[in-house]
Amino acid sequence: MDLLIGSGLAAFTIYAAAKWNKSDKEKIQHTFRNLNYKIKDKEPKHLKTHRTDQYSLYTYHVPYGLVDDEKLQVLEKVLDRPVKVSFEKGKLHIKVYNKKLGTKYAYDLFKPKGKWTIPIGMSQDGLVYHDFDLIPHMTVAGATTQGKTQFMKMFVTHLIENNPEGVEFYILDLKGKLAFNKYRNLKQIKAIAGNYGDSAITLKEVKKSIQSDMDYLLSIDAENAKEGNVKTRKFIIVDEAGELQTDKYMSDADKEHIKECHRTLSHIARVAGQLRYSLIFGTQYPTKEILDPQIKANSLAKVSFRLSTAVQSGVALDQTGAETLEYVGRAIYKTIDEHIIQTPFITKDDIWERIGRYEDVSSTNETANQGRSDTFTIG
Ligand SMILES: Nc1ncnc2c1ncn2[C@@H]1O[C@H](COP(=O)(O)OP(=O)(O)OP(=O)(O)O)[C@@H](O)[C@H]1O
Repeated sequence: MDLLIGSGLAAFTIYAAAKWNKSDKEKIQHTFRNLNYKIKDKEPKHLKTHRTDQYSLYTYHVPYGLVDDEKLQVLEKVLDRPVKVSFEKGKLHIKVYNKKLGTKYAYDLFKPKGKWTIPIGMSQDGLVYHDFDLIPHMTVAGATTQGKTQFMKMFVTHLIENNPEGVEFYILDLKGKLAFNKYRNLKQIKAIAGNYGDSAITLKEVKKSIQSDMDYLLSIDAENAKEGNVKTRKFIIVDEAGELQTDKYMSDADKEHIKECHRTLSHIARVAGQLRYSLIFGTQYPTKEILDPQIKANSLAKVSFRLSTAVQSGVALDQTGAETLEYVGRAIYKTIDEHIIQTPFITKDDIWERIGRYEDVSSTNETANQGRSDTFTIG
């Protein structure tokens, strides 16, 4: 009943404020009153307003015991603009942005920044980047067609373009190799596996390489890849981890391959970040079974595009919100901080203009790959 009255009041507040020709400051104060956001008769008191080209920041004194509250999220609808509510140093801050975040930002807006840094997207507060040297592993969730694969292609392109001699990719493209097939002849792509057997072989090679890097670092008394001056970073990308599930119709061999894949992916997440290996774990079905707890615990960067339910959002991000994202390419990027972003948009043509020159024409498919000494053969 309380909930019904609460939601009725919130709806009324939004309706009344939309009809009402008052300043944002007045609308906020009335919203406090209508939502009963106060202690006894003490309401938050406006302290100051700071305006920039992008936003107005309203700061309030609040009575002791009152902190930011989820119900203040209605302000976004009341003011019909993006709003960020925070509570810092005993004060309530309400940031009202002048404009809504756009639905498309071209990739070339994002200038390169360092070898292992990729653009993540445009937020209300400007460009957001991710540095794999600071946080090596990332999970990427999102329902189909919400922009997950194009995001992965964008950052593969960025890393190749900006560090062509130092980056390597090992891709488990478990939707039948369709998404990354065109990338197979790029010299930085060391393997693309499209089935369970190939995936297990690919990961076995990665595991061997981790062991040999560890042995090397031990031999020179270095604690990590940075100290040991290791120049290469290896990215292991799983596009559709949901496919790495066993079922009763599978052959025993496939079941064993899948188990092996899980063991190695978990190993990479636990031990290889400091050795300059990055696991990018993508799925459209973030459930507890698919998002392995070890991988989740070690992936301190989480990106989520729109998901079907709040429960999935909880698994992907440890919070709700991904289920309400409204646009393709819109995502929540969460590390210690959290940003709502529009991921960079890049066309296929642009991708190939930027990295097509790295195609090794002598190897046009896996068979031809056998001739490449730096690539192990799968399939
Ligand atoms: N950052 C973006 N900004 C604007 N539009 C985008 C963006 N990313 C993707 N799109 C649009 O959405 C379409 C679907 O994107 P994409 O193929 O990456 O979806 P997906 O979530 O990876 O799907 P799947 O999981 O099935 O592979 C693209 O063809 C493109 O038109």
